[in-house]
Amino acid sequence: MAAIEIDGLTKRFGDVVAVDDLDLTVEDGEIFGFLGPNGAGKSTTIDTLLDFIRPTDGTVTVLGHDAQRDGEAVRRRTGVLPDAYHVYDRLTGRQHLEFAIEMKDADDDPDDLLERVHVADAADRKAGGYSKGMAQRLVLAMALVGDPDLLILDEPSTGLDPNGAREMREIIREENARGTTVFFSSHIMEQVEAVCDRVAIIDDGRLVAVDTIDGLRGATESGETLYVYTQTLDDTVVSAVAALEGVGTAGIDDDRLRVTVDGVSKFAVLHAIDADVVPVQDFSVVESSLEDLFVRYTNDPTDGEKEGVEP
Ligand SMILES: Nc1ncnc2c1ncn2[C@@H]1O[C@H](COP(=O)(O)OP(=O)(O)OP(=O)(O)O)[C@@H](O)[C@H]1O
Repeated sequence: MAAIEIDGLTKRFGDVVAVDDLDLTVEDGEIFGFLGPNGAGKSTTIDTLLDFIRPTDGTVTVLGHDAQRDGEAVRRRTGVLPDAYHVYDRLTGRQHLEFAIEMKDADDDPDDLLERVHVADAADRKAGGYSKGMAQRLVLAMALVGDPDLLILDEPSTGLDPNGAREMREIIREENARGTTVFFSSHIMEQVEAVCDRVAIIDDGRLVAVDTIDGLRGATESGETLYVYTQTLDDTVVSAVAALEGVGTAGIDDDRLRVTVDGVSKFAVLHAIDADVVPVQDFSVVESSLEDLFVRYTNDPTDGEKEGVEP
């Protein structure tokens, strides 16, 4: 049974289509990354999983329960680390957990949970003195109360320093190894790269890709991006270059032509641009990062309105 099954999900807020006919399956036991730029529809999708908002159309099944008919069953078996969370400055870490355990009528050991999120040393300190990473991990521990089958993490690495983000990834892996499915949203490719089995990329409410990271990389390019300085550069040039044999994608980036190459040598492509499209003045070759890949998927070069992805 899939952990999450989304079929034809659409959500409109007035004229705004936040989610547009989304189909997505997350298998039991996966660490699944849900990626998209700001405003792509991630939070809206997560809110429908938990029945915090109702779909305009489509169905959502979570852990075998229809999320809209049986939201309470979904929420009982799901732990959530929300995008915006709150800790009580005057309560200790352990008191936070005692409270969460009581609220859920569960019988977890607070110290065991604090251990699992690497906050055991600070169990008796007031949360007001915790670092951002510690406070977030404390909230994660509260989400782990009751041994959920699914963990939903909304932008869990935002605002963390590299050490904090790495610690978060370790904990996510450890919880996954205990059998918990993890659904992890982020607008930063790099953060899901190290930890996710598969990722979905959404943009403007629509699914634009779903695959393993390697699959995403392999499907689009050889791993290198060419930046070409040309005598003139406009949409006509971009279209002509995009149509050349061996060109994966072409676009304008910082007054340069950005080209990804598939299956032929980059020099063959450079030669074809120079001979058939526009004189080449200079070029550079850059190893594509996954961030590039993400930008490419979510930033259609023919769409003049969008200027890229906020970091
Ligand atoms: N309650 C609402 N009323 C009107 N529009 C909304 C509402 N909630 C979301 N939207 C719009 O729906 C779109 C998707 O928003 P959503 O918050 O789901 O994106 P997101 O991918 O989570 O973005 P972020 O990374 O910034 O959190 C945006 O255009 C947003 O302005």
